[in-house]
Amino acid sequence: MRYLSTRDGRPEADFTDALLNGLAPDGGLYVPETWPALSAEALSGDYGRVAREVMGAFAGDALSAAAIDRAVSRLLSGFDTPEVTPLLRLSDRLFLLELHHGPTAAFKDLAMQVAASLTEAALERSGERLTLFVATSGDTGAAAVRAFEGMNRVRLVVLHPLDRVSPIQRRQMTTATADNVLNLAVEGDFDDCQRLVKQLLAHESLKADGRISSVNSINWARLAGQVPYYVVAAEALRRRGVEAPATYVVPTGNFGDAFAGWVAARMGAAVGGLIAAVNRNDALARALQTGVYARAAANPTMSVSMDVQAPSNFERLVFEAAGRDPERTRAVFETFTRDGSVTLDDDLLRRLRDEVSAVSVGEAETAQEMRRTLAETDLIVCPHTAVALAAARRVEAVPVVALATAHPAKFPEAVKESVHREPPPAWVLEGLIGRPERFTRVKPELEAVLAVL
Ligand SMILES: N[C@@H](CCOP(=O)(O)O)C(=O)O
Repeated sequence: MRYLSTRDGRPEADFTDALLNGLAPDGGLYVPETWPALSAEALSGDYGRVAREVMGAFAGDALSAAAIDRAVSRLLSGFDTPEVTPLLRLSDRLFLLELHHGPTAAFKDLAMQVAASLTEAALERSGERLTLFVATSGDTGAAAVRAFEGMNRVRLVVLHPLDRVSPIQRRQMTTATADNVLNLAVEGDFDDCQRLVKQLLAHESLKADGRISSVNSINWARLAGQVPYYVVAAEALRRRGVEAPATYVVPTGNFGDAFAGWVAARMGAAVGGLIAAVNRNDALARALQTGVYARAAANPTMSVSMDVQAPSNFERLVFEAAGRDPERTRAVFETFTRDGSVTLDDDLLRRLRDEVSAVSVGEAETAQEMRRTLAETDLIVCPHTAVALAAARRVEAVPVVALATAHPAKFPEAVKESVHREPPPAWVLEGLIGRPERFTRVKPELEAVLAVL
């Protein structure tokens, strides 16, 4: 399998290049040259079967089957349920896909555990060391710390926005004791952190010092690892006699999760539609409604992990909707980076709308949804999941699957404020309070980050 950049049509990379570069050299995002089709066995298989085939197809001959096996086994051993991603029925038409049964209680574990194991395999083979940067609005950083801490060949640098992640999310990152983890608290928002990661990846003298990459979902391996749960959910629905392909409502920040659903459909999974559910950080929803993709300052919300105004993976969708035209894609994102705003042409906008729609949910509606879900189903959900459930209630699709992306225990303050109850405990979060924290506060400027590095 070869990979090309969304800003350059030439298939010049293999899976390990995409994995160890993170971002393509021209600033574009890697995408596979073709979309592989899953076998009938995988489409009806369990999580391990699906994950092996998905990752094997994307790795091609760049990594051994044994390396893929090890990565998937590592993933499965960290989950507290054999189903890995259980599907709950909330009503006749509405289902909830729980993705938070892993070691950091968020969906990020599903891809991060695999990506870490594959990174280790690739580095062992090449004999290299790697500095990995990751920007986080809460969940990705915690998953990355858990997956990469103590890994010999990797130095992990995590950038989170100061005071804009939940206290539990922060502690998941900052209580790490491994020497290979550096936490930076950036005086800005998630979009600042992500901009800094992209600037670091493009920095010539850093690149000259050694390999650098990112484990944000700009990294193809991260995105690929999020495909299997759509395949498994589609089969779980079929086994329950639900034949119509479901519409998936995805709590959306960086748009990686929603794009993984798009990929799952391309690979043969029964996905009837995709709805990106966003909070009041709604640049994506406004782009799809008005045709103007415009940056805005992030508004703090209780669904902190979705406080993103410049979702990186939108570029992959634009590339596909533009007929895989790298020139058109480059023009859109260079304009957006330069001017902070770009107008999508009518043809592109129509094609984007054919692929995905977006619904924006405000704070009051999110809190109301948490109360409604508790009253109707006895479930306490996290604010991100509530955004998806509220969006799912606004659409008429049947069946509809909302993704439960994080455990409510990661957000006790928001839960208590909304439903006046404590969230149920999550054993993976026990013992965080009271442990010493380590992080360095930095200005949202490249020079400031370089000085700390
Ligand atoms: N919502 C994320 C932001 C980073 O997204 P990713 O898709 O790059 O992992 C978070 O919780 O950090």
